[in-house]
Amino acid sequence: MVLGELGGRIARAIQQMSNATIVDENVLNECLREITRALLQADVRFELVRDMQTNIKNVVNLDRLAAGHNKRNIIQQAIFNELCKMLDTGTPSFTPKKGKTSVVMFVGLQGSGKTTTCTKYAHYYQKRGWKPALVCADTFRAGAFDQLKQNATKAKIPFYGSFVESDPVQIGVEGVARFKDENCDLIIVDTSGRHKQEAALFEEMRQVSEATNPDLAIFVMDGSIGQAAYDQAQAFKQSVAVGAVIVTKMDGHAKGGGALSAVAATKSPLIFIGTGEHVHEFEVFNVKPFVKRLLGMGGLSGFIDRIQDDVPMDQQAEHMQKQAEHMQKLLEGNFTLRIMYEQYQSILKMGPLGQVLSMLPGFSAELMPKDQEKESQANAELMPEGQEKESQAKVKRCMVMMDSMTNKGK
Ligand SMILES: Nc1nc2c(ncn2[C@@H]2O[C@H](COP(=O)(O)OP(=O)(O)OP(=O)(O)O)[C@@H](O)[C@H]2O)c(=O)[nH]1
Repeated sequence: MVLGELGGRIARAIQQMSNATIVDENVLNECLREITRALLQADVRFELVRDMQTNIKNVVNLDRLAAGHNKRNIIQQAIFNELCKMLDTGTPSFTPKKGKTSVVMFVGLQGSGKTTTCTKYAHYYQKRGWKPALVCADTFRAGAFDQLKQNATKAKIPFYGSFVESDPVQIGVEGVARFKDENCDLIIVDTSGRHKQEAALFEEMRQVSEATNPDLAIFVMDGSIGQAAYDQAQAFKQSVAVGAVIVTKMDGHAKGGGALSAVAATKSPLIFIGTGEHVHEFEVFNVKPFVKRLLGMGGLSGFIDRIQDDVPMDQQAEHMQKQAEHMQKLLEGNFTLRIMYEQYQSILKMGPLGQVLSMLPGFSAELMPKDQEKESQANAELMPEGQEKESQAKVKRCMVMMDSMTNKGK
């Protein structure tokens, strides 16, 4: 189940509850049951879902709500708050300061998207006036050096790495020292991918961290990894001081549950999400707007961020001025074909239309073109039959446990 589908199911459960003539215990339970099922099928850990259900039931006490209270709104708000709580650790991440050198180290499993994300992260800050630099301390994967060098060159970001040196600690130390001398204010160290069973590689990561002394270690996680996310994230956290999480491949078939689990395991905030292979397919993560978008109640912050990314800094003021003029003309009833053409062109520059639209209020996964929807269904059907049955059985077992808890509470 992809993330949009999870949001759609939760939104539908809330809608059904809202449509009920009378909102009573049965209607509330049915709504929570559907949300529980959707979250479990999206690979969210049982413990997190159980706590969420308990918290909502504690907040929404239908018997004690005086007449006149809008029960629907209270339930909706409680669900929204709990979804936010799952993604919000309450601890802000370290944020680099412009003009003051910060070292940020990227860690994660093989293929999670570290190298791609390092460049996206550097590009994001470069667009906002920072002077970033990239260090390739991944000596394990043969292509990592070329990949990061190519990405860095394309984005015009200074790069340090070595074809011949095999010690990532030495490369890390040299790269950080070089860019400190060059007054770069954001030095990003890419490391090799590793798995928690690979003790030697974990030790190597710890040494790179000790030697480069990063201000922030970011755990990069593939959004489609599912239940395994929790244990892996925890293992990384135990070896280096992970201070933030970036979840990649949220454009693909990410179920979303893994993201929630990584946040819970590292107790570190999710700061960005990767939404594609290209450098601009990267979004700042803000809990409330994200949950709103998930539920089809989009906000404008991601949209505005995207404008900042796609319009060069020196042209942003002019761009805003032009937008204001267009808006004025629209209000005066002078909206011409030329204005419409210019607006359309500027939206297209921001990437695929579906992605841009999904940032706007009122856009829901339900509006996704049918062929994309079919593609996501087709991919779900590609899951081996054995695995699918096993996953359904797991959800069923969790649902039975959850039901028995609900009945006990009655
Ligand atoms: N669709 C999509 N693909 C992504 C995203 N981020 C990374 N990728 C792709 O994922 C693959 C692996 O990315 P890398 O950046 O090489 O991963 P890595 O973690 O550095 O890999 P190792 O160094 O082997 O551990 C590449 O094909 C990337 O293009 C994303 O947000 N969306």
